[in-house]
Amino acid sequence: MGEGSKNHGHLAEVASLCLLRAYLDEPEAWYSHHYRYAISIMNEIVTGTPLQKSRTELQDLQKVTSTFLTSINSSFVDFFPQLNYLPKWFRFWRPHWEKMGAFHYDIFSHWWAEMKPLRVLKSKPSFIRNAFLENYSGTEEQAMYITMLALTAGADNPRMAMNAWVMACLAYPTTMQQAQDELERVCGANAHRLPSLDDLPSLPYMCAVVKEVLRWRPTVPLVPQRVLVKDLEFEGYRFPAGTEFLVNAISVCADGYNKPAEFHPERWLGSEEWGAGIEQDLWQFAFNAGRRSCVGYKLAQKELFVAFARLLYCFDFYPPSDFDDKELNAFEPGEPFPDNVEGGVFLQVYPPPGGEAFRHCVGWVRDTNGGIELNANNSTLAYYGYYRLL
Ligand code: HEM
Repeated sequence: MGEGSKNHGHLAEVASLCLLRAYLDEPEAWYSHHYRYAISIMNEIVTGTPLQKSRTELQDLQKVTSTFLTSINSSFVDFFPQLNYLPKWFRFWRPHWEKMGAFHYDIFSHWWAEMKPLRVLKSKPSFIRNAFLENYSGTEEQAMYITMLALTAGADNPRMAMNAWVMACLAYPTTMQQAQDELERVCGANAHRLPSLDDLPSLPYMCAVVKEVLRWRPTVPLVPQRVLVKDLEFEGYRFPAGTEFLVNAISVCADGYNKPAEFHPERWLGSEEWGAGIEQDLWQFAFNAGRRSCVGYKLAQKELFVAFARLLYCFDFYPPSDFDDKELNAFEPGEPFPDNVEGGVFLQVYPPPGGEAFRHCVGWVRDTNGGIELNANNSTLAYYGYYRLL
């Protein structure tokens, strides 16, 4: 992803300050803060500039991703591609897909308009500058699609993982209490300082929480198919060239785990009870495996670590009513747990009792990082201009 990604840990730490403030100011919109967090990190990597987008603009972009993902294999034409050779007037399904394509194009063009001037040598190093400055032989439109796909690929999965983590916080309070205890042992019991990536080696339980969230609710349930280029014999079965394989991440992330439906970070820490440690040092299958597996797997786990550790250090999470932890609306930009009970379940986020200490904590980070503005009195109006990476 270019030079911007080398600095990814720092970007995540800075973006997390805005995440904390957003949780404090607008707890009811907690899920939309997740997307802003993830995309502001990716935006900085891709463009080298801070994110300056309104909530509506972010929701539109998220809608592009969700309509794209939910459209895969949703039309009979995907299974009978010969239908595409029928006369255009006969293809009654086209207007629907043309409308969607036009919507995606409009949103991408809107973002691209601000990005494309960054393809000059004097810009800050970024994915755009590195990929399209020299020796680029594609079209302008292709550059736009490549850039926007990089941006969205790296933002939506972390957003979904963060929503799943909140679900885990509600469903497994005792487990999260253990993670909070660990955070307090390392960073102080009264919001002395925020956890950071430097603390990673001292926070094994928190790291295990990240791994377990990705295993418990894999965000890419069916990984894009692979096609055999030559015949294969495997464990007594013969597969001819051309066979397509689809990885079912839900099943791979459950097989071999004790009580796979339950959330137990201990499995990643060598616990006999929850998996005998066999998972340790094994690949995290939520990112799939092989040459085309997720390129952002390290960045993703770091940014999730920062977000989970800091949120958990500063907030407690409570569901106002009963809920079903399997009902997670992954794709819509709105509240992700709306279908649980009639009337919807809305999460209540409470800062821990030492609220003043928390404010002090955020202030402490401002001082040490220098130049990061976190105005305690910012109003909702100032919100959009304010939540950016400085
Ligand atoms: C929770 C976070 C994430 C999860 C669960 C996730 C998962 C995945 C999965 C399952 C794939 C498909 C791999 C395959 O086909 O074998 C993928 C592809 C990809 N991911 Fe991620 N991802 C995450 C975060 C990120 C981030 C932060 C970035 C960017 C820095 C990123 C960039 C990409 C790219 C570029 C591809 C396409 C790779 C290729 O086709 O060669 N992902 N991701």
